[in-house]
Amino acid sequence: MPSGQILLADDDAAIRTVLNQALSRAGYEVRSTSNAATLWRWVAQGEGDLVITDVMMPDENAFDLLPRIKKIRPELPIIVMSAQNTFMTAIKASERGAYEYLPKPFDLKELVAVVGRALSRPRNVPTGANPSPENEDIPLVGRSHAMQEIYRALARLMPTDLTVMITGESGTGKELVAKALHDYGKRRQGPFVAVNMAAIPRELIESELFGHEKGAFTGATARSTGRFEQAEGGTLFLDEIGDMPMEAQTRLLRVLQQGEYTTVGGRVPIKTNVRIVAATNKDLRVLIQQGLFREDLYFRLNVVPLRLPPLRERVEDIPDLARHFFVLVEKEGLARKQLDVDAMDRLKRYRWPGNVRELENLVRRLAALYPQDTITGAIIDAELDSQPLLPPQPAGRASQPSQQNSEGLSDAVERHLNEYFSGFRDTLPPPGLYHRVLREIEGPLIGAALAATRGNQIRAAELLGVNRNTLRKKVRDLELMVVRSNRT
Ligand SMILES: Nc1ncnc2c1ncn2[C@@H]1O[C@H](COP(=O)(O)OP(=O)(O)OP(=O)(O)O)[C@@H](O)[C@H]1O
Repeated sequence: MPSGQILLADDDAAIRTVLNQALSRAGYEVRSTSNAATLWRWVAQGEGDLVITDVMMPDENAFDLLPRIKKIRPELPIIVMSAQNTFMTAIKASERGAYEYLPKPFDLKELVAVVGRALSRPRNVPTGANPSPENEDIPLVGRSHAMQEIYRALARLMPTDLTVMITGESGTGKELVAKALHDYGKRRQGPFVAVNMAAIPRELIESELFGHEKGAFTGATARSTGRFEQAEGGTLFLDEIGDMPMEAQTRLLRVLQQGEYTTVGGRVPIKTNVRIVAATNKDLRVLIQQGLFREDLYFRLNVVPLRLPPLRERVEDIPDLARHFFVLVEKEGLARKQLDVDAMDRLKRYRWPGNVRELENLVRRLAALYPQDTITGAIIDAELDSQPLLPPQPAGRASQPSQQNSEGLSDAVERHLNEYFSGFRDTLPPPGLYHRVLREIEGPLIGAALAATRGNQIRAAELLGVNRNTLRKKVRDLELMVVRSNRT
């Protein structure tokens, strides 16, 4: 049975109750509080082996508290939970030294697993904080489950120099993710150099990457530096890596193995200090079978695979992305537009073969070509006329479930209940279970509905199918905190 004392801070009473029970069942001792001041007092008194904290607390934002905790107790692992769920939340959590970031709502089983991992890691390894970058642009938009997973992976990768392989259809944001890895990673002071293998004539790729000596081939009238040299101390992004010719692959493999290379026509080995991020929209395993890609190179590059899902698998990101692109085009001098409900429905049912890039281009076209402020479904139909739309989604279901969250709600509930019962081993839980379970699920369910509707109680009541006054009363009784966001 695992052991250890956990300090839990969240101003949401329902969340405290649920986490308290799950962690106690897993064998931990839990102390919980609704505010940052108490958490800080406990930490300063030397209590607790691990901290779990929400970001937004009534008296202080946990991101301000984290550096102070890290200063006095650098080895204390901190798990941060947040309902904000943006790329910057994940990055900030990582920069301020959090051990792990969990976007709300999360699976209790996952939380218990993360706690177990945090407590079993070697004690003398501080989970050091990174200085915050100056640049606070939010380059990645989207709060779907699939993007949350990407943000968490990126946050974990920030303090490392690991080679990353990004896969995904064209236009899913592979280059943007590579850039985010660089901009928020430890090489951000160095250069970011992107090379697209498909855009360079095959016979010139080796010289482009590694440089060439004067006279190395016909037309090489002077020595030329390669992309490796230009990316020294920074990140080299190798886009469309599946299009790299075999000879260049062999040279690249040598660099990855030995940390040095020679220019085309050169003899002297040049040491290199470059972080490689590669991307492809092809299935490299198929290319390996066809003899077009070296398997040993694949394994060297695929140290951390990141898969960017196509836009049709995360249609709930479309409203945020569309808004983001309208803001961008406004900065370019084009008019910002609204999309009416019908237009949004069409966008969500479109297949998006060109993914986010296609959406960006559509927004630019809409902003440039249509004088009206509100874009209707008919306009979208006219713009997207060549592609059939997907069938409408049943009400209340924003998107096709992605692979990761395809588990049905009843399966998840059943799993939790089984866990709950098995926690009692040979005995039974205390009587009154029916009402207790319904009470326990009420808080998180209402909390999730409010989070999904960004604190809009009217929409949350509709989503839940309850009367607005009933919802208001429940929010009061359960002491739920409603955070309203203007972005709807
Ligand atoms: N999550 C996102 N948030 C905001 N903008 C995005 C996002 N994903 C992609 N974009 C934008 O969409 C466009 C295409 O993205 P990007 O070039 O990174 O895709 P890609 O997968 O590298 O495409 P390709 O495989 O064709 O090279 C870019 O303008 C990028 O800024």
